[in-house]
Amino acid sequence: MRDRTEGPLLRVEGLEKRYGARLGCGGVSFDLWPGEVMGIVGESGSGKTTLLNCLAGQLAPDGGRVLYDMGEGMVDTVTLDEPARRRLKRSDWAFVHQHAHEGLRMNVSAGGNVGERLMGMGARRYGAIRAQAVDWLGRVEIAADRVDDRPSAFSGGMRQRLQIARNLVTGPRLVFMDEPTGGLDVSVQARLLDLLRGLVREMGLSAIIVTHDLAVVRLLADRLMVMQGGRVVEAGLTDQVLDDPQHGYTQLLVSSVLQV
Ligand SMILES: Nc1ncnc2c1ncn2[C@@H]1O[C@H](COP(=O)(O)OP(=O)(O)OP(=O)(O)O)[C@@H](O)[C@H]1O
Repeated sequence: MRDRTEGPLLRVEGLEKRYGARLGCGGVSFDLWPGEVMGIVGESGSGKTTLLNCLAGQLAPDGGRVLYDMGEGMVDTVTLDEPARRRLKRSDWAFVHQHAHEGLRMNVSAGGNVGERLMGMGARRYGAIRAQAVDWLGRVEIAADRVDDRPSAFSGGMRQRLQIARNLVTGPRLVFMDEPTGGLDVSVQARLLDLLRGLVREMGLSAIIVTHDLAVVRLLADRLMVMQGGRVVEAGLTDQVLDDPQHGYTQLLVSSVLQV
């Protein structure tokens, strides 16, 4: 859980992204504390993905700052030079895509997919890399005898678990997730959520999770931001926001789920 004796891991100030005249996201400010999971919810087009991509350094914002604690104070990742940002993405940060194929190399074996992240961090000993890859496959419930199979031979749920292993093997501190359970069968989703929850807790990960599924945030997120039209309309502790929504839009979001 969060440790209030340290400072925030991430501090976002007045983040804004426009697509021409259209607002992608705007006026977004929040702190993320070590070990904390933040959920971002909202309907399609509300700006969740835009915000996540700006936070994760995938998209250049038009305004605002994304300060990250690199260990020696906060650094603005928006103005960070490209090599330093690349190092950050390879080591401290991870990004889990909704579509596993965007986060995996489909023509490389499962073991290779996991090992590649380790090699990116400087690991060179083949035996140790393979052993760690097999260990991580086990942690995401993929049998060791699948280590040489390519992800194209995996089911959707397995691919997503492999993507998670590839991302977490290097022990990142902050994980960005874009609809991590989107497009999977309900039973597969439940298992994946369970696994994610276990890993997040065990590793003390900080995470920012974008989803339109309130069940996902209910299970994973300590705190929640609700977006509408590119702006955060409500934010707070997950249970508080979902059990007692204050903003009309959040009330609608919560009640529309209850009707299903
Ligand atoms: N590349 C782009 N060019 C122009 N407008 C864009 C682009 N990407 C997003 N937008 C617009 O920015 C707004 C926010 O979109 P965004 O994709 O961030 O929302 P979202 O909440 O992630 O939606 P979804 O859940 O469907 O992915 C929308 O009005 C969208 O049309």
